[in-house]
Formats: sequence, structure tokens, C-alpha cells
Amino acid sequence: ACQHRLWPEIDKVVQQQVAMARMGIGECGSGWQLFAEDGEMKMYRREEELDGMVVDPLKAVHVVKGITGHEVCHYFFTPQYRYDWETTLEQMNVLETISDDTLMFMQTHKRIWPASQRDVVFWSHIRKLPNEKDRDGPDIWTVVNNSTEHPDYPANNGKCVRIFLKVCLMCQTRVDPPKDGTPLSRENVSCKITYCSVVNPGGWAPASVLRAVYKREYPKFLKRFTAYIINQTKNKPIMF
Ligand SMILES: O=S(=O)(CCO)c1ccc(-c2ccc(C3CCCC3)c([C@@H]3C[C@@H]3c3ccccn3)c2)cc1
Repeated sequence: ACQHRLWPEIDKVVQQQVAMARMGIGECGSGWQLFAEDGEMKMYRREEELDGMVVDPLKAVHVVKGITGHEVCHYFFTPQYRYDWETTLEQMNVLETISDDTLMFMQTHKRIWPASQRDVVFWSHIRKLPNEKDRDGPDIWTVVNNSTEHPDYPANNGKCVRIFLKVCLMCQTRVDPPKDGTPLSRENVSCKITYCSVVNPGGWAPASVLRAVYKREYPKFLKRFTAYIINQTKNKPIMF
């Protein structure tokens, strides 16, 4: 994978995104407003516009018991599961297998009235990072999705408006070993999930409509995605 033309960009964006995800909400600069909360899940956004278009950065933090960061990133990265959990997905194609940890996708998302239908081309990279805080603690796992161009799929040449996105899913596993020395089980693991995304809708859509879509779709997405992983992994060995 080192020689691929995208490698320098992938490495730069992954380092950037992970640094951002690691910062707490307080450190990320002010302006974050909590817009959704459900148990351990907290969703923040900043209201930002670019050329009159809503490009609100989103940052969600969640703690889920019984699953690990490797499992969360595995089910997020691997194409074959995506239709099971991605509610607004209409079509997904793997355009290129750049390496075993880097894929390129083309996706069309369901039209959300009154906005026109959207599509997106992005590379997706999964990576394990050393746990700097706790040397012998479990590694951090991350998936970064970043818009890119593909010669066979030029933007806005068909029915869809091309969106641009930068997404970072970063997961930190926590293990609380059982006191009585019994073998480790899923009750002893939990995962702190940080999901950061910036979606540029590509073409104009009413700010009120987009913000309503985000307010509805993002909490639904994260709840459905994490419930899916719990269900997929419950009778399987723990993936660390
Ligand atoms: O994390 S990912 O990389 C997972 C891979 O699939 C990803 C997440 C979200 C999107 C996405 C693309 C388009 C749109 C909108 C923009 C204007 C009209 C359609 C939305 C809106 C926000 C709603 C939404 C939010 C969350 C999940 C799905 N839908 C989201 C794409 C990829």
C-alpha cells in the first residue's frame, strides 16, 4: 500500500483526523453545541456555512458495552455489512481495492426530499494505532473516510449531486478484567466511540432542511450501527 498514489494523502488525513478525534469537545475550540443525547451517546455540532451551504461539523461520543474498537471498525469498514446498518444507503460499489486496509467506494444515498439525490466517492482506510496513554492497554482502532475523485465517476454528470465528506470513526477499547480470575467475557469489555464527520452537501439545499436531516439521521445511524454490532458479535469470540 505504501506505493499507491493516494498513500501520502491517506497518511496525512488519517493523522489529522485522529488528532482531532482525540481532542475532547472542550479542547476542540468553542462553538460545539450538544444537539442530541441518548444514554451514553452525546452528539455535538458546530453551525458552519460555506458559500451559503450548511457544512456543520459533527462530533459524536458514545460508550458501548460488550464490543471492542476492532469490532466497531471492522463492521464499519467492511463493505459486505454496510447495507445492514447504513439506513440512507441506496447503492454502494467498491471502485478499487487499494490494499487490504484501504478501499475506494462509490455510494448513492436515498433522496431526502426536497433535496436532490446525492452520491459520494471516497477512500476508506482502517488502521490500528498504538495506545499512547497506556502502553500495555488495548490499541486504538480507526476508520477514516475521505472524499476523492475517480476518473470513471466524474461529479454531477448524472442525476446525483456529488457530496464531499471527511469522516473519522475512532474507537478505544476498555477491559475491566473479572476479579475472580474467570476468563474474560464480553461483560468485561466496552468501547469508547468517537465519530467525527463533515459533510458538504455539494449543491444548495435549504439550511433548515439539512439541519433537520442531520438532527434525525445521525442519532439514528449511530444507534442502529452500534446495535447491529452488538447483535453480530454476541455469540462470536471477542476481536481485540
Ligand atoms: O460515515 S459514512 O462514511 C458511512 C459510509 O456510508 C457516511 C455518513 C453519512 C453520509 C451522508 C451522505 C449524504 C447525506 C445527505 C446530505 C444531503 C442529502 C443527503 C447524509 C445525511 C446526513 C444524513 C445521514 C446522516 C447519517 C447517516 C446517513 N445519512 C449523510 C455518507 C457517508
